[in-house]
Amino acid sequence: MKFSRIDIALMMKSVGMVPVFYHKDIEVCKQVLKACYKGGARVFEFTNRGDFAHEVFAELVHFRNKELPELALGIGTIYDAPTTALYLQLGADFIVSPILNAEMAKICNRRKVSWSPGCGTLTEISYAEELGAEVVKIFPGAQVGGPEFVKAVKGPQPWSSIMPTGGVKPTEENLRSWIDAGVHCVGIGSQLFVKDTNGDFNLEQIENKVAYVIEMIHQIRVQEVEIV
Ligand SMILES: O=C(O)C(=O)C[C@H](O)[C@H](O)COP(=O)(O)O
Repeated sequence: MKFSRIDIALMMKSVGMVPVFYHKDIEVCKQVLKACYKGGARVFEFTNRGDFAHEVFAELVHFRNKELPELALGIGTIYDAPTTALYLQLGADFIVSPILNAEMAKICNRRKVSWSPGCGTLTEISYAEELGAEVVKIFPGAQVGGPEFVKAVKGPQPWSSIMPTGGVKPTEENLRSWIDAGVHCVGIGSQLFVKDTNGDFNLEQIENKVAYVIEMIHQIRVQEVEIV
């Protein structure tokens, strides 16, 4: 299944969270991907962090195609158009970036692929939308102003769909502050991927954490509707 840019935006919204992960070992990546899927994730961002990240990603796409066809698999930590092209060729469903780069927008628009650039000011968010971004990432989310920043942006720009990534915590209190501020979804990395004392990822705990975050976001949204 190929996901359109609108599918991606809707899936991000309906699930409410995107796990963000990198590991150089493909077997670890497969297990973590599966644990997140079992926990309810339907959009997953692998990050382009190591020298051979593209090789791991290519294998992960094959694994997803065979085992988890309903999961949208995208790539983050992309800084330029050539790297965007490489990952589109490998089958990325969407592109995420810590920065805003107009050349990346052009290539994603031409291929009608979802592109979420990292922004830190209203001017950047607004420019990203002009360039065709449906969901704009704020990065690093907690440090560029946190939920208060999102609330401030949504005042003059209620149409903006914002995904904070970086420093989002999988706790009720933190998730509530982001949801109340009006985010489209959240991206969560390090805090989801717990390890055992021997250094191995604890897949059961990862699955449970993902399920907890998704359920919590849904509950908070329902409560908001009831209050309104
Ligand atoms: O480079 C990107 O495209 C990113 O998304 C950056 C990071 O992977 C996230 O910021 C994770 O942040 P934590 O949840 O604080 O671990």
